[in-house]
Amino acid sequence: MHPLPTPADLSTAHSLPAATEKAVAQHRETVADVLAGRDPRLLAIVGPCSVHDPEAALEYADLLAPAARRLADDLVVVFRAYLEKPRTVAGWTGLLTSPRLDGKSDLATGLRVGRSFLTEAAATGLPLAYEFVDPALSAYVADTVTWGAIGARTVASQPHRHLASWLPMPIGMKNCVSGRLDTAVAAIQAAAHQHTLPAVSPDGRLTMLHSTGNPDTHLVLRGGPTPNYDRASVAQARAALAAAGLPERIVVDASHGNSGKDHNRQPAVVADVAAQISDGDPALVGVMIESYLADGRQDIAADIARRDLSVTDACLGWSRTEPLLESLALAARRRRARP
Ligand SMILES: O=C[C@H](O)[C@H](O)COP(=O)(O)O
Ligand SMILES: C=C(OP(=O)(O)O)C(=O)O
Repeated sequence: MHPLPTPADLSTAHSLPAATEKAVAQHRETVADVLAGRDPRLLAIVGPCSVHDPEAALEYADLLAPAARRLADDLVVVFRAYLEKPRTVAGWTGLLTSPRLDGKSDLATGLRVGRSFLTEAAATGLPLAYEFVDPALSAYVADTVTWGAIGARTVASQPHRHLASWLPMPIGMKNCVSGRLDTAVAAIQAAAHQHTLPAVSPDGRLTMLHSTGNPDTHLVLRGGPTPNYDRASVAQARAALAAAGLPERIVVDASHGNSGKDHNRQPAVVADVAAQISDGDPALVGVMIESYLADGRQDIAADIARRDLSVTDACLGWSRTEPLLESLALAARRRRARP
């Protein structure tokens, strides 16, 4: 047994400045406004599949932030700052748990390095996206996060649904790896309810929480064995949400099952979704792109990895990402201009 620092220890050592805390609260409201249709812009959740080199990921954020400001009339750009990775079977589980990429777990270091990264990333002014993989670790990171995801491998899990009912930010529920939508639809319903759940308190004690239910959950279409970003799939997803009495709001993930994990296919997915948005589909509230400094991916070899290349799923390089953001901004503008 190795005792870990408490969430309070780490949020004291790596605190969010008051101005950043305020900005996170504002970003959460903005995203909720986009989801509710009160803000006509489009969410663009963009960034690496995983952060393995914090300095390099901050360099990426330094490219993304000016583009986000330039396109802010049409897009709400959110930076994927993912520090935990769910694995289909086994593999590197992310910076938070295994910060040295050496196959060994070192949560004490990972929590410190990860928290430090998140506070710096939040200070760039970009809203942060984060997948909550281990509910026990959420207390260390949640205050920095604007948009959360419950992933395709955990969306059926009751602890994750209950966590989502308590987290104070909009949460995207991904369809299952199998492509099924009903589990994500049930997750959205479950997270809207009040629950009692065990959680780690700031002082590190296991505590019972009473959640009020999260009104800002929504569906993320990430494909399965076949893609589900096309018009027919989006219509089917809208119908499933409507049949469950849920608001029709959908984020499309251009990566994962929608690109067959081939980053070169992400531009075609984005082009298709941009056309649907230009044609006025109001349910399409956002798009996710896996993007990093360089194009492609690498295996971690002998604990060494290129800093600018993804060590998990292949990403689109920055130079191929910026034009996609432009095209999404244009689509949002066209939708807004429709009578
Ligand atoms: O997003 C990244 C991966 O798709 C996810 O972590 C699963 O990866 P795996 O199937 O290689 O384990
Ligand atoms: C693991 C991810 O996605 P999914 O849950 O859709 O596989 C991810 O977005 O990093």
